[in-house]
Amino acid sequence: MTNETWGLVREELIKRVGRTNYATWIEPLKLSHLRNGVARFEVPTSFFGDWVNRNFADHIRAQLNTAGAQVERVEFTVSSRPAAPVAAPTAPAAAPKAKPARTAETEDMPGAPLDARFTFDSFVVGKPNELAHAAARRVAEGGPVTFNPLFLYGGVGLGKTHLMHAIAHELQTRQPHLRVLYLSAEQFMYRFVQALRERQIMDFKELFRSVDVLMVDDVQFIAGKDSTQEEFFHTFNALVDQNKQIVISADRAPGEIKDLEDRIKSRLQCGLVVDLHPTDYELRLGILQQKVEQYRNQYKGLAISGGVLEFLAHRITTNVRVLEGALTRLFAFASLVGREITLELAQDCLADILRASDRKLTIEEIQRKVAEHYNIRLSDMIGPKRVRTIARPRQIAMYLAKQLTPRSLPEIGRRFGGRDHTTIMHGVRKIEELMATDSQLNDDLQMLRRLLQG
Ligand SMILES: Nc1ncnc2c1ncn2[C@@H]1O[C@H](COP(=O)(O)OP(=O)(O)OP(=O)(O)O)[C@@H](O)[C@H]1O
Repeated sequence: MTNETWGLVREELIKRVGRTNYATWIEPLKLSHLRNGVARFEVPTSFFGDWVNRNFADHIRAQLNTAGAQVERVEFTVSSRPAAPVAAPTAPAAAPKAKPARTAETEDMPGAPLDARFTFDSFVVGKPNELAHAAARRVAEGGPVTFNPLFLYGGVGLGKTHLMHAIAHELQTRQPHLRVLYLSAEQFMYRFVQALRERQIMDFKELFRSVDVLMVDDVQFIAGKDSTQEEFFHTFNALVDQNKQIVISADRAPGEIKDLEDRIKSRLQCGLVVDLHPTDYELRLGILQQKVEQYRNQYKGLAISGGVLEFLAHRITTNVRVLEGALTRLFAFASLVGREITLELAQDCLADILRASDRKLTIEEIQRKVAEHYNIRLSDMIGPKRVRTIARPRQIAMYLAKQLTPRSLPEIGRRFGGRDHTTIMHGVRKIEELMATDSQLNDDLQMLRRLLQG
């Protein structure tokens, strides 16, 4: 095959698998044989070959055929040449060519590249996520490691994955020599089990310990999975010891992840732990405005009446994914029927989403969640006991009832065992006062809010 043909195949492959996958998994391949319908490539390790075989062999074969090479089978054999060492962080551009992979980056779903839309540019920053965004930016600069790991957590659809992908994209642009490995904890486990089964554990360890930046999404997944935790712990330590950056995400704070070993929890807390708070109205509006800008190109000529975005930002408070989904549906529907997007159209077309978001939080739900959280009886919420271990959670429930429901103080009082509205007011004030100094209380409140608001 001529260099020109391989050049075309390469370009097509970049389009199919994404630039980062290409650089990680395909660029290091050495074509050693192309005869009798077999294309054989040399790979640095058998684990590497196995990964490429599972994820990219079909693409490679298809593209070789398109280029006229008539390939029926693609094979991978381990190169007899010794594997090139990983460049030290202080000598970044020393020998990028010699490394088996310049940028190692995988994706959540096998075969799908990192989401190209998840960049810093497309991430709307507001009060609820400004800290997480700033921390992610800092890591993405790729400077000396200042906190390790960066632990991002928050409820469903609040942008954790988006920020992690943004870090990977940015690092790749700024420092293409770095090996950035992004994967979900589930994928980590899957690869680990596979390596055990196929007796390739050394390759597995080598791959994970030779990256410059490791990003593991949804780490709560490994809770309760003992040997995966063990391996994760060792990988984590090995990378930290080498001063390699680690970024982790989870749906809750390290300390809140049940069935996660204490030594892992404490390791995860060692760096910077930041959370993505539930969105506020301004952030939701900002995200909608940004999406509309994108849609303007896609749906040329489609008009949107004033007030529609404000209406959506006000009514759909669950998570950003739902918000985006609503807007996508609205645009698709409006373009289909050829109508302007008005408030009326939005109400019609999104009736189900609006109804679901409309679910009113009850005082009883708040009492139940708070009681569960502090391990007290629900009956004690409304009962007369005044010991601190019961009175404090009760005041927290009062505070949340005032904050999260439209109920008046006398109404809340009635649901707390017929207490007077001044008692409720006192409880709410007490919590507000404590919030100024008690960080544990603030954490608890944040978590309860998240649990209650979904
Ligand atoms: N601040 C933001 N600006 C722009 N888009 C956002 C923002 N936050 C979230 N999104 C979008 O919302 C969707 C969900 O975000 P993402 O997948 O990152 O959430 P997540 O926190 O990882 O959720 P999960 O817990 O379900 O994995 C994505 O399409 C993402 O682009």
